[in-house]
Amino acid sequence: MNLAPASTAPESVVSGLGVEVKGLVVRRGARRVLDNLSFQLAAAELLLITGPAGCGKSTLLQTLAGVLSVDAGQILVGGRSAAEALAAGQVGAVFQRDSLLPELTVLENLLLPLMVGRRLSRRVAMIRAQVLLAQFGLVDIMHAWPGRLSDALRRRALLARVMAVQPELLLLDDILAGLDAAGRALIVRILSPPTGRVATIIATTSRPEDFARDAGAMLLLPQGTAIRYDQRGTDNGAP
Ligand SMILES: Nc1ncnc2c1ncn2[C@@H]1O[C@H](COP(=O)(O)OP(=O)(O)OP(=O)(O)O)[C@@H](O)[C@H]1O
Repeated sequence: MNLAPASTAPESVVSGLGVEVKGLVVRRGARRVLDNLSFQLAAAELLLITGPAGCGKSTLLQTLAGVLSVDAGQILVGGRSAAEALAAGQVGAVFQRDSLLPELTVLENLLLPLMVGRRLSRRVAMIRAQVLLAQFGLVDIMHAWPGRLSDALRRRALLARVMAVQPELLLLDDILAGLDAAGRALIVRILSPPTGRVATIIATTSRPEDFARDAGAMLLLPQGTAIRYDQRGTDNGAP
């Protein structure tokens, strides 16, 4: 197995994309789930989206990912539409029902997006996968089948898989759900490394307190309305 250091791999410098949402309206069935929502996010910032079940957190992430169309308003990701950013490979997402491929080991789950998605050779993909396994503390379980891992380890491996392709905007739907305190703390540390974040992150959570120290901004989506709060909890204005 090739254990060459990460510096031998061709790495592009990524620092995240700014996101701008203006007057966003998204209906699901008869309901206007997102109702004239506007916010801005700087590159490499972490935005937390929170609110009660059914308020539209996943809807917002799916819309930002470019997989759900908008009924009104505009989303700009690094100056492009959400769908263009997705097509350009700049957006990575982990949704609530996403899972590792059960018939592949953790290592193979990381190699797949690098070789198929990014078209890297197996040798280069292996180098990058080794770096990720070390960063995410997964070296000891790289040959394990996902079904044999704890939820916390599976979430870590899911994050490693999506971050393998170096998305500049990372969308995480309830990534801390079902984890114990140690698992949550670990994932928060991975998302806010001391060396600085290399992607813009928008994460939904029902436990904002786990992230709050690291979040640049928090967006509260009460039922039927959208209000932006900044870091200090100040109301920046309802639509
Ligand atoms: N495919 C769909 N078709 C119609 N309505 C939907 C669909 N998906 C979600 N909804 C409705 O849209 C609203 C927002 O759902 P969404 O999943 O975005 O909320 P959420 O805040 O992420 O909830 P949770 O915290 O439970 O995941 C809910 O009323 C939900 O029932």
